[in-house]
Amino acid sequence: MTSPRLSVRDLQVTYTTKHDAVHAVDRVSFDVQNDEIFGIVGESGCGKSTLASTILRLLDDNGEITGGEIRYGDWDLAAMSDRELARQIRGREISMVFQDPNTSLDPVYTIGRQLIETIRQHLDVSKQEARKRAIQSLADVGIPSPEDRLDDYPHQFSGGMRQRVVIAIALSCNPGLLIADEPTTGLDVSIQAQILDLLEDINDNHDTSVILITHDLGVVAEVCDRVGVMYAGNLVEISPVDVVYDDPKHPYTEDLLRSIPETHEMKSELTVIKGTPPDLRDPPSGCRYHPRCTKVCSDACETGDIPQVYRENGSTVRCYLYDPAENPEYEGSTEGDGERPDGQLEHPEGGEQR
Ligand SMILES: Nc1ncnc2c1ncn2[C@@H]1O[C@H](COP(=O)(O)OP(=O)(O)OP(=O)(O)O)[C@@H](O)[C@H]1O
Repeated sequence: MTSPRLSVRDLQVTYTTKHDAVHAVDRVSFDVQNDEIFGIVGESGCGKSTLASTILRLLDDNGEITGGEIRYGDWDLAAMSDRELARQIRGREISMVFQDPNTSLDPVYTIGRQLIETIRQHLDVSKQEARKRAIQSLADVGIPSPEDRLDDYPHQFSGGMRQRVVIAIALSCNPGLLIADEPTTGLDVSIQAQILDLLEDINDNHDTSVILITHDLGVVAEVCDRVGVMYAGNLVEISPVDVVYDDPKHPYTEDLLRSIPETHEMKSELTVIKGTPPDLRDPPSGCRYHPRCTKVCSDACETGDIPQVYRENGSTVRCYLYDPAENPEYEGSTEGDGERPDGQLEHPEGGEQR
């Protein structure tokens, strides 16, 4: 059985502010398989970007990993020195693409120079070879006449093309994992679709797994294989995409789907989720969704420590509804109790239960 490309276990991230600690990511566990596009969704402020930045340890200065592991190959990214991470991982094994391409491109250098420098920083190749690779990377992301465009500056590209250039830089060293944080937000719909097609193409043809952070469940439906749903710093559900829309398990996933018109395939009426996500300086006890949840089934929802996850028909869910001890109406899953934190469903690995 092949190991996952990335394994995150019990990850905790805290920001320290003048007066408080913000628990932005709390005991999050998931795997990303080879060649998979794994989506992460959730309302604003639920910790998606923090989670993405933590994988490459690009957190703001006041952010800190306070627990857990991030396994990539033989490395634990959570424990590596920053120097080692910069040398071995960033831009070489794992690359990141952000929402605004302008934050990733330097306006004063040609994109050729930026591409070639990235390549030579990570790979031991001649300038000529790096130039060849740069042209190929631009061609791979669909930039017409790539050789001619090497000498252009970022402002000479449209917004969608700039994002393609950023993706070309991210791909130039053939990373095993690409993390894309809201890469299409702000682009018009047709360009959005092209960038999503590009991510699929990269995933299919470059042996690159993708983590796609988005608040848009329509985007997830279009390109992801599995999705992790984040709420208030917790990953509350991990499901295959073809399951989650028909049969969401966590009440938050269900409510989220009901509140989004374009992906709403359920028969019930469109509703807004009441209330707002909690202040992560002082999150609710028990399940963090319990104050907004319409399916509270036990006192444990309000007070229990809820590290367990339950498996049910292809999904992994962190909710007492699926715990026979807390919800007598629950008749149990055909998949057994499966207290596996990784959400891995199609190729369950052994020996990782806790
Ligand atoms: N540097 C920081 N210092 C303190 N708190 C922070 C910092 N960065 C983020 N946070 C807090 O961490 C929590 C998670 O934020 P994060 O940006 O990761 O969420 P998100 O789901 O990506 O939101 P969005 O979709 O709006 O980008 C929020 O409560 C946010 O206010």
